[in-house]
Amino acid sequence: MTRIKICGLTREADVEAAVEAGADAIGFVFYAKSPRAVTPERAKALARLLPPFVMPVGLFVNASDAELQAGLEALPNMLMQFHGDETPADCERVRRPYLRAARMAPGFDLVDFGSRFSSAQAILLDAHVDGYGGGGKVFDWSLVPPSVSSRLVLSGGLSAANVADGIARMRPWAVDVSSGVEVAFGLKSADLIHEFCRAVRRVDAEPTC
Ligand SMILES: O=C(O)c1ccccc1N[C@@H]1O[C@H](COP(=O)(O)O)[C@@H](O)[C@H]1O
Repeated sequence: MTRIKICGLTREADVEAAVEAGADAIGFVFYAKSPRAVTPERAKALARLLPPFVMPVGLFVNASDAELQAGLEALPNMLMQFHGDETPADCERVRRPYLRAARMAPGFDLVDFGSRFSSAQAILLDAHVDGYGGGGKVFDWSLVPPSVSSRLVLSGGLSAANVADGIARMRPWAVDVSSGVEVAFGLKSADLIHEFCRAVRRVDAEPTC
């Protein structure tokens, strides 16, 4: 079964929609430059709506120690998502389970990246965009070598229209979406969240050959 993360939630109704739709993880953006950013206090309030077994994920981009600490004080049990230029040492210093984003572009060596970040729970594949991520851009999926042994989270421009193809092609551990469940930049839609989750469950139910 493909796990589902819905990222960049800022409103109670969107968290409730994601939980209702069957999301496994909810992402909170702790990156002040993002229009989807939330303060630690706001993330804490939103995370109170999560039932057991739905995991909060905190997205950071080149965060300072103080920013990391403030996020972790608000959500001590969150999974970290490092989406900037963090080194393996930066990620490990936090002493929390983490996802490391790989910014996919021609020439990027995913196998080497995966072995450098072998302490990550998974490598999250995103398109290389200005502003580090959340750009709604699909990367060239043929850049993912079949030999890659890291656990993968597929993201980057996913939507209900293309997520089944991505799953059928890469069989990732999880998929992650932000822009593809929005009606305008930063504005989530409950209908699109449900549609996305249904598309994932539909392809999961299909026999694999
Ligand atoms: O959402 C953001 O604003 C963001 C900012 C900086 C880094 C990452 C960000 N979002 C993450 O990017 C990927 C892909 O998002 P999209 O579906 O293409 O919009 C996803 O992991 C978001 O969580």
